[in-house]
Amino acid sequence: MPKILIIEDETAIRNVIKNILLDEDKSYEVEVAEDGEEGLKKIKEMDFDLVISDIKMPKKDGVQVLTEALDIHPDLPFLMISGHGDIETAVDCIKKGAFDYISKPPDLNRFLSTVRNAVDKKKLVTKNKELTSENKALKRKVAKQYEMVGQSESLGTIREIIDKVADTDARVLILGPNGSGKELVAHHIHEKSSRNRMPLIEVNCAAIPSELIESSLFGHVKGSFTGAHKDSEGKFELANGGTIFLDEIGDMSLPAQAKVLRALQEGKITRVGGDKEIKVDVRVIAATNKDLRNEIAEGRFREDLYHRLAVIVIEVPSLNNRKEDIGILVKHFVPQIAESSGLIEKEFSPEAIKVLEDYDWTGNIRELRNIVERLLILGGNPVSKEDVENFVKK
Ligand SMILES: Nc1ncnc2c1ncn2[C@@H]1O[C@H](COP(=O)(O)OP(=O)(O)OP(=O)(O)O)[C@@H](O)[C@H]1O
Repeated sequence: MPKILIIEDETAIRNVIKNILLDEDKSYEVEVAEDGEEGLKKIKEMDFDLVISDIKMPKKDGVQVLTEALDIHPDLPFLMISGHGDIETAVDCIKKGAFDYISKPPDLNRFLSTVRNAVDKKKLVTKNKELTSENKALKRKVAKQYEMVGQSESLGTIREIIDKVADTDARVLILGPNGSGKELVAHHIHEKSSRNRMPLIEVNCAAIPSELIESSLFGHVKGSFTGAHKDSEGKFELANGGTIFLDEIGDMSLPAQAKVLRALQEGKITRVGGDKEIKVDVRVIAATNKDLRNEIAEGRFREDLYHRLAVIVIEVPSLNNRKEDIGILVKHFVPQIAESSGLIEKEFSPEAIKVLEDYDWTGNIRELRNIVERLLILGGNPVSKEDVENFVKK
């Protein structure tokens, strides 16, 4: 319900404007003020979507009201009413931030359309602000989710490499066992790069059947195979300007590797069934838990592709090789899991942490996170050594 304030010292004009507005739209809620001082008081007390203000008025003139009001509500639209002789002042008001002005006597059509535009603009500005703050909150949440926690030396080295490579376009190959944090590293590289306004597109190469991988990566044109009902963009095109993360690259079939190699060599892709070459500007980060040297020796991975991908190699160590991070990781996961699963936060006793440090973490950090969740559900508060021994069977 748009709320409009009319500040006008002439009773007749004030009433005419009020009636015009109410006739135009029953949802308008109209307040009036007889002079600038009363108007400003109302602006301080209430939220308006539009102020329609005369310029020449007793006590405080329209210019003063505008200036003081915009100090408090910079987005509040002002529609100035100018009489003979103050057109220049009206123009000056626009420079000072007024939305528009109309001359007395107002032309009905122009007046109403200006009011509608001003109210719509206010709505858009408010919506935009809401979206911006929602977006910021979401970004904070996502950033929290992708926080990289740990004080081990190896993690320190990884952080240093990330800082050095992030803002280059160098391809990065991330190696490490399952659940050790390779995807997290890829996110950090993308987020710290100037490509971060564009998407990071993730492709799990192991999860896509080999007959679909080409169309998934490079797209297809309508009719190129059964089921291709319309033209479709592939992941490389979707990542244009941003980063593509080829996870589990060691599981990609040899024919698919050949196509990826061509895309990397030429910076161009062709959709399946198409003949047009499409230029793409994509930074490539790949990851695998496989020993690629061994895969090459066994003939399952192309050496030329390896060299294209492995400009920078980041090796993420297993959790067993950085057990000093376990306590910090547990502290980090407790509030995160409590919030997402609706559980209460619990402390872990130092003895409980000690037992966790003695375990063999074959599933790495992902496994630790699951165990923390299990202990938040099943353990006491604080989570004790016995809880760990009872609920974490190795
Ligand atoms: N240093 C860290 N700090 C906080 N959380 C981490 C850290 N490393 C990994 N994690 C978390 O552990 C889980 C597994 O990490 P991630 O998915 O990055 O591992 P991965 O090596 O890519 O696994 P996979 O090889 O199975 O794809 C995720 O929930 C991730 O957020």
